Amino acid sequence: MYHKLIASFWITAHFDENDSSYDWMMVWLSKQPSWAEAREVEVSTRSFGLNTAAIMVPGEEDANDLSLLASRKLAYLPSAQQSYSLWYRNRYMVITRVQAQTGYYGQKEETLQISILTRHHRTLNELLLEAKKNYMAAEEHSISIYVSDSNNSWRHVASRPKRNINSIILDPGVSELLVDDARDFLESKAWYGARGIPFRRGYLLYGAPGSGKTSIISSIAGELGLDVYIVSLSRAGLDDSALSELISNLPEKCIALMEDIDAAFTQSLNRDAVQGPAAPGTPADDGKPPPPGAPPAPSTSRLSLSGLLNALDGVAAQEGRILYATTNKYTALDPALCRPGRMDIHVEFKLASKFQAQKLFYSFYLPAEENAAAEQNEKDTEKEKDSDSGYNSDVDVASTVSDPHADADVIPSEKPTFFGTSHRQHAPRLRRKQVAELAARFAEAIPERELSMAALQGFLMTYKIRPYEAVNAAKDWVESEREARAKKAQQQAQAAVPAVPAETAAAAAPVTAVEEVKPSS
Ligand SMILES: Nc1ncnc2c1ncn2[C@@H]1O[C@H](COP(=O)(O)OP(=O)(O)OP(=O)(O)O)[C@@H](O)[C@H]1O
Repeated sequence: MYHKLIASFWITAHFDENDSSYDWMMVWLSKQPSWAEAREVEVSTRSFGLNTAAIMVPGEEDANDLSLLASRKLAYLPSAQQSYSLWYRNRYMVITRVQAQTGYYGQKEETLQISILTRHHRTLNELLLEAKKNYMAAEEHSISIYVSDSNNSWRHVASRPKRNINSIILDPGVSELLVDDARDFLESKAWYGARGIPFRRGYLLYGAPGSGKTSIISSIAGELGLDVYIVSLSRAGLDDSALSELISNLPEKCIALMEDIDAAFTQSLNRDAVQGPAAPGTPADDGKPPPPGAPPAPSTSRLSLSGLLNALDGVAAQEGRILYATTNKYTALDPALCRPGRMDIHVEFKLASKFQAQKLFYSFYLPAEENAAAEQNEKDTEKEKDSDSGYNSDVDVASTVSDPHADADVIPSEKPTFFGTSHRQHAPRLRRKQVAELAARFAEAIPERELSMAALQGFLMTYKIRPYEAVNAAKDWVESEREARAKKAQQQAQAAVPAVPAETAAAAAPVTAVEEVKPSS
């Protein structure tokens, strides 16, 4: 009776460590000034999904030592051993971290418990909103990535910096089409509702590897301020009901991403897949992880195509979600999966065009932000003569890099051996006109639709500070890429020829036929 009476003066909230609200509260707690004075704290480098310096020990941000700033940030957190009290908006609060043993393998699950001495929910509401707002503000320049765990719950695993959509160079109009369509969709809830059409949209991005499919999706997430939920169809133990549960657990307005949707097909996804019992040792078998030393779980999922279709548009499918599926094998997909309603817009991502090569070169040596600054500089220095050797096409970049040992008596003759471009060196400052000229020459050397944008990016990376050399070397590089591709194709053709026993071949096959499949040397 006494305890009941006392309890009636408190409001207690529990935060499960697998839930995002736990992260919000822990970050909020780590920022409370009273922690800097607490007599017993837990020192932690956990970032709670934040990439930024949002949580750090006071003074850490002022450190001049680069290694300190670059390493994981330290935070003081309430220790799991004891309860803490603090004041929040004139209300007394008690904070406890409760750890409970789960399963047989020493795993612990944690809940954070916050009890507020009040009879009304108002203070709790304010606290939750404040913690959530602070967390979101720290995430303003990032996108949150969620993946599913073996309990089919979504877990925040990372925050990635937003990528400027202009840095992804696609054929004219493609980025705009994707962003505008998704934005328009998000604003059309009433339109869908009035017509009784399920409020969800699917995009199928298909085509060449390394052409920017994944990059554009994360950029769109940043543009629209949506979180990304990665649905891994080939996850061990994923079956139809688990997928349906996952999809129905998606929040309203989010991006669900299914990468390489064809890979699920080649493993086990087909309409007739029979739901068999779980293979022993798979996490889904008994809900517990396998004991140490157990053989690795088979990687095949137990998903059927009808299970996937139901999850996408069945009653459980979440409203307001945007689905992006990517594939390199468009023709391998079942038409039922690709039909409007499931995948409303199909966009092909092709190998790089000359137009893309030119734009990539331009953005590589004069990205958008620098472009604006360059424009201003050029206006300022319009009357100046071109005396700056950095602007000359035959500039020796290596000689423009200052050598700290230039005055030393004995300079070792051996140079360090490395491959790649050192970040200590800088590209010569080029004018926009010069970059444009070089970009046009570069595009001339790049064949239409033969190489991926990722390959072009990789090539330019090796000439990070040598734009002129990049242009001069482009033709030879294209040739070497062609040769490498031809060699690979030859090897693949060789591997595809089934081994014929010698005597069978001699008896049955005409000599010319055997020769035909022989690779030409
Ligand atoms: N169109 C592009 N514009 C700028 N950079 C690009 C473009 N396409 C690819 N890249 C670069 O190439 C790399 C790989 O790109 P990304 O992963 O987006 O390709 P993808 O089409 O999803 O490839 P895959 O089909 O193999 O998953 C990234 O670093 C990205 O910056």
